[in-house]
Amino acid sequence: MNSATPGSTDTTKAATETAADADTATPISTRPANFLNRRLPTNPFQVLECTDVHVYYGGFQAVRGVSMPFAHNEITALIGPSGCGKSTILRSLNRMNDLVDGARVEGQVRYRGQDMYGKGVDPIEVRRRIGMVFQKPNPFPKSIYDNIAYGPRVTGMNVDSMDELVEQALTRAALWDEVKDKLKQSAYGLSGGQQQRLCIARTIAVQPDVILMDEPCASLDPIATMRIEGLMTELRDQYTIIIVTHNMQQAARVADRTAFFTATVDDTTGDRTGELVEFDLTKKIFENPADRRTEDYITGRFG
Ligand SMILES: Nc1ncnc2c1ncn2[C@@H]1O[C@H](COP(=O)(O)OP(=O)(O)OP(=O)(O)O)[C@@H](O)[C@H]1O
Repeated sequence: MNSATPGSTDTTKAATETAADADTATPISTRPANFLNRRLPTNPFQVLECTDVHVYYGGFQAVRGVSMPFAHNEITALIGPSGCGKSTILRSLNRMNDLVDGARVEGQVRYRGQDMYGKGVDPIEVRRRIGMVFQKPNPFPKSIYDNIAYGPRVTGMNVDSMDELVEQALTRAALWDEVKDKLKQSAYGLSGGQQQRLCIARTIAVQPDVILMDEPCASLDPIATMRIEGLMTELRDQYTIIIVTHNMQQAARVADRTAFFTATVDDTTGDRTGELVEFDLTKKIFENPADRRTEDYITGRFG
């Protein structure tokens, strides 16, 4: 693999060049449009790619043999029944599993062509480039302003005007108008939906490339959920978004492509191990899935 860490000048240059070559990259699948008739490039650039990824927690195999790409400027949804390894795979996409005791990832995860788990790769830089928004909004016990400014400060980002950066991040997360007059107040004073948009703004503030979202609307009411979904579709133009959701309607509403996972019992170990059943355009997954298990899940016959 390239010896440069993500974030080094070489890698950034390579990334830019690779992105410019997006139209010549390997196609994920041929498709003229998505479920919502959004026009998409025929040959999307694959920002991330899993190849035969297996994840273990100690001796327990949580996920087996996942291979799939994640396209640039698209939303990819990971769906499937509880315990099939959606969050585990999501966390392997920015080395968040490194923080879990006993967790081990085998196989390859490539980010812009580079082995993310390769020697010399800095996991902190990986997580800056590939940010994560969690199920429960988790603002820091700080002011709204400091929640946004924290990441750029600790990562030593070269910032001309922190005030401008804070405003931009909050604007992109569709929160600025609601908080601009109370930036110095505690983030805990915001509603759950506002807190989640603050967490998205906080993620954006360190200028990521990819945003991972682990059931970001699970603790929100329907109105806050609609705002976050609207926000996702706006952010897609600038970022690559990967979302884990239990809500199939949500996947159908926002995702360009969808991956369906399930868990099967290993006859030898007795473990319930997650695996990827099918990955395709969201429209295809919902209207004409190739695998019976996908169809059963989509139609509510199982899971
Ligand atoms: N930190 C951990 N330590 C040990 N086992 C874990 C850990 N996290 C997840 N697991 C196990 O790995 C398997 C996959 O869990 P994971 O949370 O990835 O599934 P999921 O599909 O996201 O589930 P859900 O939809 O319920 O959130 C489960 O059997 C779970 O118990």
